[in-house]
Amino acid sequence: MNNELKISLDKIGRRFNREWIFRGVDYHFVSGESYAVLGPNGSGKSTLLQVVNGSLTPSEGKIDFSLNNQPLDIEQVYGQLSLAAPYLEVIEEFTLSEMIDFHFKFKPFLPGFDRQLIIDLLAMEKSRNKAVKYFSSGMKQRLKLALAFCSDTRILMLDEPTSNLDNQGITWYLSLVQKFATNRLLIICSNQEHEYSFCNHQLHITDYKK
Ligand SMILES: Nc1ncnc2c1ncn2[C@@H]1O[C@H](COP(=O)(O)OP(=O)(O)OP(=O)(O)O)[C@@H](O)[C@H]1O
Repeated sequence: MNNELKISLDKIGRRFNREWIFRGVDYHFVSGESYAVLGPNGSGKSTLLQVVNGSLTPSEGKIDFSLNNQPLDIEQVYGQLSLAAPYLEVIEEFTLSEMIDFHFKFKPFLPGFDRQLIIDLLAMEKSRNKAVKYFSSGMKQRLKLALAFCSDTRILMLDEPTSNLDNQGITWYLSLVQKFATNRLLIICSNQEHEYSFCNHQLHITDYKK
């Protein structure tokens, strides 16, 4: 397959102080596939995601990234990665327009997209000049999702993607998945089935507790 991006975990483990959160994770994530990382609250889903996206180092084991079987280094991976997560902050002082412009200084837009199309996708025309600090929690979540989905990256990582979203927001999230997640490598940390039921692989953190 052309442009196959692969993330290979080789006996990955992570601990905080003396507590192992998970150990012995041997797994491959491949572009074009969608993965649900599952487990109860506090089981280590976010920790695994942060290890996979390079924001935490593994305490043991090795993680490799490759494109068409050629190794990629972590700087190249960052340019290919979008993340929406509860612990990812938006810049509260910025207006919506400024936040979009700031984000897309670092990541390219999906082909055909621009600031206005993202505002339209969010249905937030009236809030374009409103500071993000005045957004509701659901509006902030929608913004994080739109920024991640509409960046032209091969890897899309979502942690609890529908937190703070109402039913309409959940439907909107599912439409983003349909429109913008195909052919990418999608990893979703969740314990709510509606967020991940379409994923074709499941990784259960509880399988890696030792
Ligand atoms: N920086 C840290 N220092 C110490 N312990 C931590 C740290 N980050 C996470 N932990 C612990 O690691 C465990 C796993 O946490 P994590 O947030 O990965 O779980 P989770 O499955 O994503 O949970 P949730 O479903 O509630 O979001 C928890 O026991 C947590 O307290």
